[in-house]
Amino acid sequence: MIIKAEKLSYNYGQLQALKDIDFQVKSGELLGVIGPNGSGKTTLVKNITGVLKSDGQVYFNNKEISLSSLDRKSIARKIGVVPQKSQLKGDFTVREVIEMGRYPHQSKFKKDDKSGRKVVDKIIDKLNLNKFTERFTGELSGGEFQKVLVARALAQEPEILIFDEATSHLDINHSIDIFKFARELIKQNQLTVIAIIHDLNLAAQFCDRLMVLKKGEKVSIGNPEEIITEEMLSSIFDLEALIKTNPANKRPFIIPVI
Ligand SMILES: Nc1ncnc2c1ncn2[C@@H]1O[C@H](COP(=O)(O)OP(=O)(O)OP(=O)(O)O)[C@@H](O)[C@H]1O
Repeated sequence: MIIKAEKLSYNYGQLQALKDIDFQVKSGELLGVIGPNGSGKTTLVKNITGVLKSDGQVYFNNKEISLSSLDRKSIARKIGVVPQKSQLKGDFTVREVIEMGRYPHQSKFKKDDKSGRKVVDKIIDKLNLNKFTERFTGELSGGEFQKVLVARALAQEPEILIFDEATSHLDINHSIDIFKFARELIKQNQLTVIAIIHDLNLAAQFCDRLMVLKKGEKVSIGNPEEIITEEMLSSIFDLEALIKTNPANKRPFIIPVI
C-alpha cells in the first residue's frame, strides 16, 4: 500500500469540503478521481500533498510519514504534482523547465549527471516534445505548456505522481501520450498515479480504479466497469447516457444522450 488515507476532512470556514474520506492506493496503480465541479477533488489532492492540513491521516508506504517533517527535495522525490494552474516567472525554454524537475536529484556541489540528462531526453521523446525544446514557455499554447509541466513532474522521478486535471487543456492525442507513458512507467514498477480527470471516457480507458466524490464525500471506489454505470452518471453528474463497451479493451465508454 503506497498511500492510505484515513478520515480526511477539511473545512473552508463554514463549508465542509471533505467529509471523512478513507481510501488506499496500491503501489503501481493508476487511481482516477472523478466527480462534478466543486465536489472536493482538488481539496483532496491538497490534503494528500500536505498543502492543506486535514483532520485525518495520510500514510505513505505503510508508515505515517508527515510531509511537513521532510525537506523539499525528499518530498519531491516522493511526490510530483501537476497542478491545475501554474505560472512560471521568467523566460525559460521548454528544455530548461523540464530540467528544473531534476533538482531533487542534484546537490549543490554536483549538478545532475548523464543519467539525469537521459531521463529528460526520454521524457521529451515519449511525450513528443522534441519540436518544442528550444521554444520559450511564454510562446506556448495553454495545452502545450500543461504538457511541459507534466514532463517537469516526471523528470523528478517521483514514486507517486498526482495530476490535478493535468490533461484538461490537452487535445485527445496529447492526453493519450501522457497516460500511455504513465502506464509504461507503472508497468516498469516506477510509478503510482492519482489523477483527477474530468473526461470520464479517458478515466475509464486508462485507470485501474476510479473513486467518485460528490459534495465532499466518497460515494464509491472500484474498477471502471463497476463504477461507470448509467445510474452513477445520472445520480452524480445528472447526465443521461448510454454505456457501451470499447471492443479494443473491454472498458466502458459513455455516449451522452443529447
Ligand atoms: N480557498 C477556498 N476557500 C473557500 N472555499 C473553497 C476554496 N477552495 C475551494 N473551495 C470550495 O470547496 C469546494 C470543493 O472545491 P474543490 O476545488 O476541491 O472542488 P473540485 O472537485 O476540485 O472542483 P472542480 O472540478 O471545479 O475543479 C467547492 O465548494 C469550492 O467552492
